Amino acid sequence: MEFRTAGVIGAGAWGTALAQVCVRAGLDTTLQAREQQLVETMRATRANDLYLPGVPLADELKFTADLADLGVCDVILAVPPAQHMRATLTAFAPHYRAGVPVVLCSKGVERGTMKLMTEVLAETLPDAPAAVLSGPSFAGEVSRGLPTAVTLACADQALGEALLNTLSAPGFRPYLATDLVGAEAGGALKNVLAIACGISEGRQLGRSAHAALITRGFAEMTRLAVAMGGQAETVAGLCGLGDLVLTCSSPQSRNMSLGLALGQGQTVEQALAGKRSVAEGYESAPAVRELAARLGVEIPISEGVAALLAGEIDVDGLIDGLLSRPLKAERV
Ligand SMILES: NC(=O)C1=CN([C@@H]2O[C@H](COP(=O)(O)OP(=O)(O)OC[C@H]3O[C@@H](n4cnc5c(N)ncnc54)[C@H](OP(=O)(O)O)[C@@H]3O)[C@@H](O)[C@H]2O)C=CC1
Ligand SMILES: O=C(CO)COP(=O)(O)O
Repeated sequence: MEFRTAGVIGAGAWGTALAQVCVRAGLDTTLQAREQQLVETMRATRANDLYLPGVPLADELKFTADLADLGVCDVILAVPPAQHMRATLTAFAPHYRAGVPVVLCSKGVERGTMKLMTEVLAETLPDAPAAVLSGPSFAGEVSRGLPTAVTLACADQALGEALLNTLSAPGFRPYLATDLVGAEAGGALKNVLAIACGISEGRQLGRSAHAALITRGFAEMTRLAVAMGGQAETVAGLCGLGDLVLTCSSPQSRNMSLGLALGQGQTVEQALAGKRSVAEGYESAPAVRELAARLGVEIPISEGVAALLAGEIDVDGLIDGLLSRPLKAERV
C-alpha cells in the first residue's frame, strides 16, 4: 500500500496544520476550505490568517473549495468540527472512490444521535476504511514543526501500518493502535473535562484541585470508553490521558479558555461571543451526558459541565455538587 496524494477536508486550524504535516511527510497535498474567499487568500498570502495566523504555509500545499478535487486523492483526512462531520462527508460522498482510507481527525460526539465519528463515517461512506488520528497536538505547535506524538487507530493492521508510515513526518510521530472507539472516546471526553479544569483555574481553586480534576476526569473517561466498547489501555495513551493533560493545562486550548472565562464569571453566551473557532467540549457535552446516562456510567465532572453549559446550574453549583458527592473507594 502506497499513498502519494492526500486530501484534507476542512481548513480550520487543525486541518491546515495537518495539511502542513502531509506536505512534510512528502505527500502531494490539497487542503479544502468551504469558502472560495479563504482559498483565494491562502493561495495569495500562503497563510491561513483566519484560523492559523502567523504560520507560513508550505509552497507545495494546494488549496480548493471544491470537494470534487479531492476525489483523486489516495488518502483523505476529515477535519471539520464534529457536529458538521455528517454533512461534510455526505457532500463528499459523490466524489469518494471506494477503498480510499478516511482518517478522522475531529474530536467529538454527534448531538442527537450520540454517535462517534467512525459511526458517522460508516453511515455516510460505507465503503471507506476508517482510521482515527487523535492525541495531544495544538495546531499552532504542529504547524510550526514542534515535536508531537499522537495515536493513529486503525482496525486493519496492514492499513494502519501503511498510514503510520505515510503520515509520520519530521517532528510528527504517530503511534499505532487498533481500538478506534477508545481513541475517539478519549478525544471527545477530554474537551469536556478541559472546560472543568478551566473553570477551576478561573476560580483560582489551586493546583491540587487541578490535579484532582485531571485524575478523576481520567477515571470517568476510562469508564465511559470501556462501556462504549473501547479499551482502558488505549485511553491511557496519547489519545486519552495525553490529550487530557495537554488540554487541561494550557489556555492555548479553546476548551480550557471557555472554562477559564466561565470561572471568571462570564456567562456561556459572553464566553462564546464572537468566536469563529470551535470549542468541541461545548458542542459535545449534551451528547456525552446522554450517552453516559444511556450506558449507566457515572461521569460526575462531565455531567456537571454539561449541566452548567445547559444553564441548569451555576459555577458554585458545579463545585458544590462535586465536593458533596458521597465518599467512596478510589477506583476507576
Ligand atoms: N485546533 C487544534 O489544535 C486541534 C483541533 N482538533 C479538532 O479538529 C476539529 C476541527 O477543529 P479546528 O480545525 O481547530 O477548527 P477551527 O476552530 O480552527 O475552525 C472552525 C472550522 O469549522 C468549520 N465550519 C464551520 N461551520 C461549518 C459547517 N457548517 N460545515 C463544515 N465546516 C464548518 C470552519 O470552516 P469555514 O471557515 O468554512 O466556516 C473551520 O474550518 C475539531 O474537532 C477539533 O477538536 C484536533 C486536534 C487539534
Ligand atoms: O485537541 C486539541 C489538542 O490536542 C485542541 O484543543 P482545543 O480544541 O481545546 O483547543
